[in-house]
Amino acid sequence: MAEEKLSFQAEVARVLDIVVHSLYSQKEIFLRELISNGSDACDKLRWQSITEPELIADDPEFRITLTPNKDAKTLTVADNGIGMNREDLIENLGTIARSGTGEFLKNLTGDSKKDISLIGQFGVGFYSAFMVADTVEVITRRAGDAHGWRWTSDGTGSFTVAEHENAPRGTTVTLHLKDGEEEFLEEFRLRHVVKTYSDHIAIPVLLKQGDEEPQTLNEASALWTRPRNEITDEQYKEFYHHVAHAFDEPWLTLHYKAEGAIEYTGLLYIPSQKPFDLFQPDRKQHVRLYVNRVFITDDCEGLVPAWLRFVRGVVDSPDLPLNVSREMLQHNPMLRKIQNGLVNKLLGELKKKAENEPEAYASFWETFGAVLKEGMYEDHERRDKLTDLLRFHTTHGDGLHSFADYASRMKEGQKHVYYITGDDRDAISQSPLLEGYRAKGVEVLLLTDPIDEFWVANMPTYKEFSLKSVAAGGADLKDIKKEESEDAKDEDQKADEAPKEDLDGLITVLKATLGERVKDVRPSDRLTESPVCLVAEEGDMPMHLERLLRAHQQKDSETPRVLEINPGHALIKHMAAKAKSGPSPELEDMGYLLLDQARIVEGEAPTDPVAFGKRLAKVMQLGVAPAGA
Ligand SMILES: Nc1ncnc2c1ncn2[C@@H]1O[C@H](COP(=O)(O)OP(=O)(O)OP(=O)(O)O)[C@@H](O)[C@H]1O
Repeated sequence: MAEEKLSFQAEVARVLDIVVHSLYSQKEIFLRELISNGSDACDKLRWQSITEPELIADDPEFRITLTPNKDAKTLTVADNGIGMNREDLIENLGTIARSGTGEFLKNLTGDSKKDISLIGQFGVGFYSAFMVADTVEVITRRAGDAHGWRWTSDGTGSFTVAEHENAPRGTTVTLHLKDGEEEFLEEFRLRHVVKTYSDHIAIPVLLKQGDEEPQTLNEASALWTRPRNEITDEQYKEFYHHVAHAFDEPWLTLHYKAEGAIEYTGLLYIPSQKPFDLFQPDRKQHVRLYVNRVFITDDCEGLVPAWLRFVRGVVDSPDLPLNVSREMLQHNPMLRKIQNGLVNKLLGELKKKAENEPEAYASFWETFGAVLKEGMYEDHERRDKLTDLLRFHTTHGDGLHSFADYASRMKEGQKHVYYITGDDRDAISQSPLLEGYRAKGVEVLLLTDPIDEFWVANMPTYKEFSLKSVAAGGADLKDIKKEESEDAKDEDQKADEAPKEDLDGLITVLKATLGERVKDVRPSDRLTESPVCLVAEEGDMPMHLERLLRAHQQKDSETPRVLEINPGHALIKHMAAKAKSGPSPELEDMGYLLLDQARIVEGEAPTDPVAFGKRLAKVMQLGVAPAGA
């Protein structure tokens, strides 16, 4: 087949450009990326060869070979792994099929410092070769295929693909080094880079120079199989970078061997930075599964639950069958046991961190708390353990607080754990809905992750206290005891409220005016400063949840809410006095404005923005008009 010239997908061209320009200070990572790809390719073939041994019969020893050629100024990275056919080549080295790429690109700022950390989360892979090479050639043959393929590109928008005679099994990547990158032809440099980044991948990395016998550069000992006391922090970190395709420091490294009903070794990491695809809808887990050092899959659904999908690393068990399909594996009861063990171990470690190193735990929480909370909704069995790990921002000052902290500060007579939900912490912490709670010194949890609406609805109680939204039903503040001095104030306030009959009159007018736009109008005991607020009737969908669903086009109608009015507010008192003479156009305008004001504070638009504008102008005009005008 003649050589074809194809264009990179637009996203690839952008990633290439960014990688080449912003990662240059760490350019040697290209070698780690290519070695990692070679190692993955060997892992894949090793697994496939269990059922199809003929695939590797002619060359059973997996390896990655680096060949520098000073005359040609090329560095070759060759593996004898699974290889690629024509479709694989075009798909893998011409597009970026990973979900979330578009999102990732949108987040890039053009400021290379910030972008480096984002790229680190994204994983640059193969394209990093263009940092040091002006042309890259890939010769590859898929195990079992008769024909090989040649791919070339200078990394500027297009690549070529052509059939290639006599390609060896696996993939050979030849980098035509740019001027000034000759250091990557030197033995000491290659040795150093391999030692630093790829010492403990399970496949040997060889250096082949001229006619000399190849030398092995790495330990090639599958790090997780070695005793913990023989492994340094640096080695753990290097291995994390390899398995996670990450650049950050691991926040937690957990290496242990489980023995008993099922035997397995886990080398697990929690990153310190959010991986770029953390909130992709597929919620894929990323721990790699090995059976006796044979890589099985990095996409094993039942291994780690979705709410721990930020965990990276390796699990290796001799107790799992080698020769089953990945799909069958997912239903294997042993796998379920491993999952149980992993989850318990991870939760145990998180608990220790939370108790002994609260500051470090807080940084974990800010990064992954929103994901861990999904477990509160999905894993009922573990809800109690997870409950102790939850942290919140609350109205009780800065920092993060646990349920136990909250409980220790509850007021006499308080029967609920109160919370408010919304998108933005600053906005909800100023919500009028909190006024009455603040006045009585009652703490309220400020919940701003979308998942919060779901788990709180699923968690009826913390100890004997039920969870209650401050935006739903009555405020239940009457039973909570105030500080002594506050009691007197309370009495004063009562005396200062609109008389009951006047208030009833106003409520009648407001109900008649607003009709079905509201579910009810009633006096509030939760407001101290604002004239009005909206709350959900007990049992109705929470207002913030409804907004979330509407934003995702999962709901189109709006549930009418209860308008609460503050009998102690001057505006309400004047309106109540005016209502004694029955309905009037001014009172009706004000009624609409009150509802719209409450909606705006909630983050909603006025019911009818044009009418809102007109009414507001009219009322403002009254305020500035000379007396008698
Ligand atoms: N040496 C190789 N042998 C076989 N397939 C390869 C090889 N190198 C790359 N590939 C294929 O190309 C794909 C893209 O590689 P690339 O390194 O860009 O990303 P990745 O390894 O999937 O992820 P990451 O960006 O996290 O490294 C790989 O997923 C793999 O399918």
